Amino acid sequence: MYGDITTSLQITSHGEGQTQNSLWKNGLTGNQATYRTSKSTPHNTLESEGGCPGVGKGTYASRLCKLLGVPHISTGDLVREELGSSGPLSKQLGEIVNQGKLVSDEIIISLLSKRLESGEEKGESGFILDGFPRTIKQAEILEGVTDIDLVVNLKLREDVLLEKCLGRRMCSQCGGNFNVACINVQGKNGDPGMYMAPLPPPPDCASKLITRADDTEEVIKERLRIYNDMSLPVEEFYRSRGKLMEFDLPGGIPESWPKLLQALNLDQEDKQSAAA
Ligand SMILES: Nc1ncnc2c1ncn2[C@@H]1O[C@H](COP(=O)(O)OP(=O)(O)O)[C@@H](O)[C@H]1O
Repeated sequence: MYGDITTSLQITSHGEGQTQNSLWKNGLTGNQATYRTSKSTPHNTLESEGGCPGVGKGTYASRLCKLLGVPHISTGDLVREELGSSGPLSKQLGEIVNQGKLVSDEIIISLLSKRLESGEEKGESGFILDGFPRTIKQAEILEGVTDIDLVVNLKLREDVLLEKCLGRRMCSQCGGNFNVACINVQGKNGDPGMYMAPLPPPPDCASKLITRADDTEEVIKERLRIYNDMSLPVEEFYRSRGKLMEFDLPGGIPESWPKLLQALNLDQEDKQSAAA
């Protein structure tokens, strides 16, 4: 999704325990067409990276943010930050996340609102959302506050997703993300094979690696089940609006990144500055 936006969004409860969307716009500035034509690439402000757990949306979102000069806002990171704090939501969130369930729309919107507001105060004028929206309700709320230009749906086969999630590691000190899995799937029944090299940590991080508590086989399978249940309809939501870009990852970062840039119509000059 792109656009020149400074927006807040919120869900509040109204009457008889009914939850309704209550949105407020806070200084929506400019418009995306103006902003887009003022830059050389068509995709430079707002975009959403979606896809199953473990697909690599965080990795690609982070690279695209660097390339486009916009902040990377991952709702999974916002949830983990809240979990690591001693805030009132921390215990409740821990139970939900560790069972592979989705956090409620109310909580996730509230965390995202806070992040967007602080970005707005700092003068941010765009972002890439990673892992949001994940339910139709979230998509509707977002649609109420901004025009979505593009949703990128990254896709990988399910057996590879599971292996990748099981191989994920994070540095407990710097927060860097790595992967110890070496994916080497043989092609069969007309499906191509796939090789994805591990993403090893630098020596400084190697002894500080931790595994996310929700990256166990049982919880990953539950997250994939919930994705199919709750998040697949979001694909259709954007497909029907002509805003969904499907992208089948052909392999690891070396094969996938240039093809993703090509699909997004980002030019060579951009690619070189991202690689620098
Ligand atoms: N948009 C969202 N709606 C509801 N829950 C979310 C959302 N984004 C993140 N979460 C919660 O945070 C967890 C971790 O998210 P994320 O890091 O994006 O994981 P994954 O690797 O499974 O895609 C999710 O399993 C879910 O519990």
